[in-house]
Amino acid sequence: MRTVVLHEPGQFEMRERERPEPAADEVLVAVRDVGICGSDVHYYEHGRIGDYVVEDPLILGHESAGEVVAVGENVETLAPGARVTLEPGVPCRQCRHCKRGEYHLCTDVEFMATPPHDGAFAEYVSWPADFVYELPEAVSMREGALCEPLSVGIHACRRGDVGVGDTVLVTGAGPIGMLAMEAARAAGATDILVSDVVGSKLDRALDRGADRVIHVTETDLDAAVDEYTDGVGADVVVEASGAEPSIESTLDAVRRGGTIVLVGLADEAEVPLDVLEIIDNELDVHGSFRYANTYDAAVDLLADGTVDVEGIVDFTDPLEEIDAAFRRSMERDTVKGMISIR
Ligand SMILES: NC(=O)c1ccc[n+]([C@@H]2O[C@H](COP(=O)([O-])OP(=O)(O)OC[C@H]3O[C@@H](n4cnc5c(N)ncnc54)[C@H](O)[C@@H]3O)[C@@H](O)[C@H]2O)c1
Ligand SMILES: C[C@@H](O)[C@H](N)C(=O)O
Repeated sequence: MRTVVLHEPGQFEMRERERPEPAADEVLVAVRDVGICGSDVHYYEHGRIGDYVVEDPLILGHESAGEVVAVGENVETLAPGARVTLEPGVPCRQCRHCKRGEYHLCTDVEFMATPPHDGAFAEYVSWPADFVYELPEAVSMREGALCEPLSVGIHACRRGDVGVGDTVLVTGAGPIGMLAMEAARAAGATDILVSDVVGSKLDRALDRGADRVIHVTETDLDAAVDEYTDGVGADVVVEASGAEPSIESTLDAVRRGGTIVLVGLADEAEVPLDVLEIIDNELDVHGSFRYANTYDAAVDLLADGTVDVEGIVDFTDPLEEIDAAFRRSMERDTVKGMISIR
């Protein structure tokens, strides 16, 4: 089968590999659409993310959808021909976290495209059937692939307990911020504010239904949120930029008694946050790490048209043009690039 491996930072190579055979509990999927995530681009540029280092040639890509072409002998839930999306993190299913249902916190999770585990920029992937979800007719393969970043947005909104009538500020209008916005609206938020430093992304957020956008290099975030909320602040802030000034600003933008959800990964592990402000204002500050139990919800939200994911896609390139696609993904204005494997 055709694959693309990252063998050195900035260098992809098309490689033929043996087509996998599905194990008893797996399905073999002919991959069709794969989103390019910021973490893929980071591995491409730097060959590592923190302690995860690309030591052997690695297949990137973890936002994927395709068609089942064969099933292992124990699989009864899926059959060849099913159009599916693949949840990329497979946990141990045995540990305390897995048993509590918070399987995203399993320390033995094998996550696609995280060294040493290969991802989905390949013609075929064999994957455990219980982490493969069938797509109804109404959901395209491209949308199916984007269940992954949508899941990050859904999980963040669940962590923030976003509810009916809430005012939510999303900081960062990249794919995660855009899809957190979709998830917040689906959860009942009536007012959604979005901040960024790139005007074109804010225009896109506005087109996609943001009630107010804030260009933080031109406008003071705190003042803009105060003006919109009559000095109260946002009920929930979903921090989806990873930019240190933005993380710091969440404390001023949230209302007293409100909730901050930290999704964006800062370059530095330590970001100064005023703990007295957190205590005095009784703020809930939650981390949000990947997701669990979101794929069924993501597929349903797409099937009934409650959320739109296709609108964040800027371009789709064939597997053979992955180099150019990654370079385009690094441009400031790009929100989401995708790879098609046909
Ligand atoms: N916690 C998780 O499970 C998880 C999962 C996926 C991604 N992430 C992280 O979430 C963040 C967002 O992911 P993404 O793929 O959308 O990244 P992205 O880089 O495409 O988007 C980040 C956006 O933040 C904007 N930004 C930069 N500085 C800002 C500021 N001061 N205020 C507001 N916006 C600012 C950028 O212009 C960009 O549009 C990244 O840090 C990523 O690593 C976390
Ligand atoms: C969750 C996923 O999208 C993220 N890039 C990660 O590797 O954790």
